[in-house]
Amino acid sequence: MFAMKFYNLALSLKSFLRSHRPSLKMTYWKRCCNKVIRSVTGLTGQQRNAANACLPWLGPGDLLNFGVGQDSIPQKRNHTAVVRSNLFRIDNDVANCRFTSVAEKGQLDITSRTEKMYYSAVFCQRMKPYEKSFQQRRGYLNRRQSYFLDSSLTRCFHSSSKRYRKDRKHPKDRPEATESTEEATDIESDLDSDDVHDEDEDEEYDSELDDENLTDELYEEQVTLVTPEGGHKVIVVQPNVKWGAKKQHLTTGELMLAECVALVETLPYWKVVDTILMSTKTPDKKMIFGKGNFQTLTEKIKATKDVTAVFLSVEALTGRQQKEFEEAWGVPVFDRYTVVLQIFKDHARTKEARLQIALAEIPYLKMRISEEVANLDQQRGGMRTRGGGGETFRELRKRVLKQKETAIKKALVRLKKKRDLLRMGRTKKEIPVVSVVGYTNSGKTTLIKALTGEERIQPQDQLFATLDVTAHAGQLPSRMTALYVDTVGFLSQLPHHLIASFNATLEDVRLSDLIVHIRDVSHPDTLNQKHNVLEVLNNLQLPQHLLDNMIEANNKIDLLDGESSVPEANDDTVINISALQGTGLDRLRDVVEAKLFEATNTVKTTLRIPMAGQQLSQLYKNATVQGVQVTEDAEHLDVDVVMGKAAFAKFVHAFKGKVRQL
Ligand SMILES: Nc1nc2c(ncn2[C@@H]2O[C@H](COP(=O)(O)OP(=O)(O)OP(=O)(O)O)[C@@H](O)[C@H]2O)c(=O)[nH]1
Ligand SMILES: [Mg+2]
Repeated sequence: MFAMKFYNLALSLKSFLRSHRPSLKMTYWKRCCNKVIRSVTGLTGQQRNAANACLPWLGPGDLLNFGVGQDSIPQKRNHTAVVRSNLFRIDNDVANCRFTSVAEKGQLDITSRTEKMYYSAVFCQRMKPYEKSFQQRRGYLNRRQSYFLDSSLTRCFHSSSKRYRKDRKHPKDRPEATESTEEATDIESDLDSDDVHDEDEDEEYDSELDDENLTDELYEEQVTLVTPEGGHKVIVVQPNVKWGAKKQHLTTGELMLAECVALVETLPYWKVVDTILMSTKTPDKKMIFGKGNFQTLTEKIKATKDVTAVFLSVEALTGRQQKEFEEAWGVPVFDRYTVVLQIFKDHARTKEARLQIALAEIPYLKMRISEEVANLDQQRGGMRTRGGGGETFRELRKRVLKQKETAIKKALVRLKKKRDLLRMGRTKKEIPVVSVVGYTNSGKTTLIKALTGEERIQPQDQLFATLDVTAHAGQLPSRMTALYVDTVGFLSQLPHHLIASFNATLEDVRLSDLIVHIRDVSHPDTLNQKHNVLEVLNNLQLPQHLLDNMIEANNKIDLLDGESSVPEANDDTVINISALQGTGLDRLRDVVEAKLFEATNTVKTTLRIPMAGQQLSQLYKNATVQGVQVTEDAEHLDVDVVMGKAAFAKFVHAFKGKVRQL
């Protein structure tokens, strides 16, 4: 009787807590859970990682199951009888976050004697611990483990947050009395309906994409570089290929090293304590350097005081490579991909940029997954070994990543639709679009600020200051308006998919009428930078006419000493400018306008029309009228106009004999 009362009380409490789930931002929620996981003593590193990996799917009231692999448990006397499942419930009381063990009598206490055990997997479930007997639960999990995991992890993007939100939205529609039955059928309906109602879910899910929380969930940080208190003190290692096919001809090891230093220093609280340029003939081999050089490198790193990390300047390390380097050097090792991704994360402001970054992480995570969880798979879950079957943890994580990828892409498509609408609006109004592209820190934002006079734009002496593609209106010499699009800068030696994930925003470049490639000609590595930008632009599959018409703006000429170092310019495609000081901008505007006219089939001309008649009103309707003068005979008007070629031809045809082009 007492137990029954207690049980009902617990249920109402639970339902109350659920319906009042704090509207936490995911990051805060994760931080709290992280705290909890750290506070559970006796967890192995692997187990902690696995628990962390599951955080996005956990909510108050959920159970965390540390499945124990029986076959991997050391066969010690008191370990053999271990019950294979340890359930932990996450408390709703986030402020005093802790996991409450709901382990039943006879189960091993996870906090005390589990150090030697290996945990194969962690997953959350929505199962009431006291509703069914332990045996039943276990049987249930065995039978449908894979499906169960499937449905519970699918919620990561579909129902987890949605369900909670639903609960919050309609607390009254869900009488507490029915909570228990509803809960009991919850899993069943999850299992049975997830597939059937996929489309419904998608629709519902779609409608939620604007939700800030969901963006947070999709953006949840996965490749995070934890900065220790007081910041990272980094040694930068640049492999230097001096001979062979891999040698970079347009740059030098020293210049590449300097760029790495700039990258590291872009991150707040990161400092470079030493730089090492190390020769290698085999940059593609597993250990990147030859044995002797590797040994020297290791000695140097170990001899440097207070080092907390090494930045090894290669595109991307495999998990195994990273592990081996870390073991040899005793500190975390980062590659270009991770460092740039971290900079992106620090600088991204808009939802779209954040989603794109989350998308950029996925291939990297996929690459790492096999190695990371191979061990967990080997140890296998206890339930699995007792006939549960189903997928391995690796497969599971892969699938979850795939689902996440799809969800992000969907979210991006929705954002792209909005972008398309804006673009259509611009096209309707016939506003020409000029994309400003270039290597990072070359002065794109400064140029746009100078051309548009927009005060809000803030250029910064920083790599990847701009991550959100924005458009700004500026006037051309003919007083026509053009939109200048500020874009994400390029960088050499970045994995393709990192740039590709910005494809949605680079779409604006693809669909623009003209590209201005801005170069920092004061930079010692300017040639290599140009080469890189052109290579990426070529890979973006831009229409040929855009590439042919591209204007090259040699920026920062004010920093060059002496006339002789100023690069050669021509009137048509290469223009020397200083965006900061305004030098050469009038010329640039003229060329931009001429090219835009060409690209958009526009004519700029003067027409003589009769003073009396509808011609002037027609011109105001169909063209940009720039000036009107009365002729000497006081019977005609000379009108300066800018208009589309088609509209021009139509106008001339309609008023044949009455208008004359001067
Ligand atoms: N001396 C000089 N400095 C310039 C010129 N143009 C830009 N800069 C400086 O270069 C730095 C980078 O300028 P940004 O306009 O932010 O460069 P960006 O290409 O937009 O850089 P990201 O957005 O980070 O890729 C800033 O400190 C600018 O003040 C120039 O013509 N002369
Ligand atoms: Mg910028």
